[in-house]
Amino acid sequence: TQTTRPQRMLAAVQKNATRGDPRSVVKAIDQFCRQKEWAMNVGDEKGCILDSVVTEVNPETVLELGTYCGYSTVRIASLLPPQAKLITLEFNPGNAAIARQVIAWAGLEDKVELVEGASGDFIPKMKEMFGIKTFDLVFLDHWKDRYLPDTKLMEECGLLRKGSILLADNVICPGTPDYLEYIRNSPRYKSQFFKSHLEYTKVEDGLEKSIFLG
Ligand SMILES: O=C(NCCNC(=O)c1cc(-c2ccc(F)cc2)cc(O)c1O)c1cc(O)ncn1
Ligand SMILES: [Mg+2]
Repeated sequence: TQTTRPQRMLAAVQKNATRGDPRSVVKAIDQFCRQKEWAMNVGDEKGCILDSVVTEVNPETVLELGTYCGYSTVRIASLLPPQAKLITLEFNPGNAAIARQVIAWAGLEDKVELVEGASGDFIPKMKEMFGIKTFDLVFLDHWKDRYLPDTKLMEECGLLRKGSILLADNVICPGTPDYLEYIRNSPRYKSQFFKSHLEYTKVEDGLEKSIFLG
């Protein structure tokens, strides 16, 4: 029977990456996506911007919306301080199953809590489920039409504090026009655009970094 692309990506990680070495897992996925099959990981170019934001924020609590196969989960978790926690939400059970194995191969399972389900259902439960007060960093990389409603939901649930950072992938391609319009015009955020390219291509894309002002 036919394997899925995430399953083929995991096989490439298990074949080419060293257990417990997050950078080798990232490299193996990027090689797979460049040489074999395109996949919607944030990729190496935007990944470097992600790394620099994570390093700058040095967050204790991170929320990732849209795990996919765990590529950005591994990039982020590998840069976190010892007691920090990353909660990542994935809707698609098949993707979640692969992501768990990719995260485990990187040896980062102790820093990561992968939750299967819809972001809209879980965001209101974050406090009671994980004892999270607020998130220092949120990486938005799930359904593009969920960026805005979920940001408003995080505001309403008190999950953002003065200085919380939102980093959004794909604000140009596929694009998140309603989110950009809101976040760039809201007096409650200060935003900055990082021009880049769609993963593994020359197509224009970028990341939007926004600071919640409270
Ligand atoms: O998270 C869920 N899907 C992946 C979201 N991510 C994307 O859609 C995504 C797409 C692209 C992309 C860009 C150009 C192109 F031609 C095709 C795809 C790139 C990216 O970097 C993404 O991140 C999801 C699934 C589901 O069933 N229910 C709830 N959420
Ligand atoms: Mg993306």
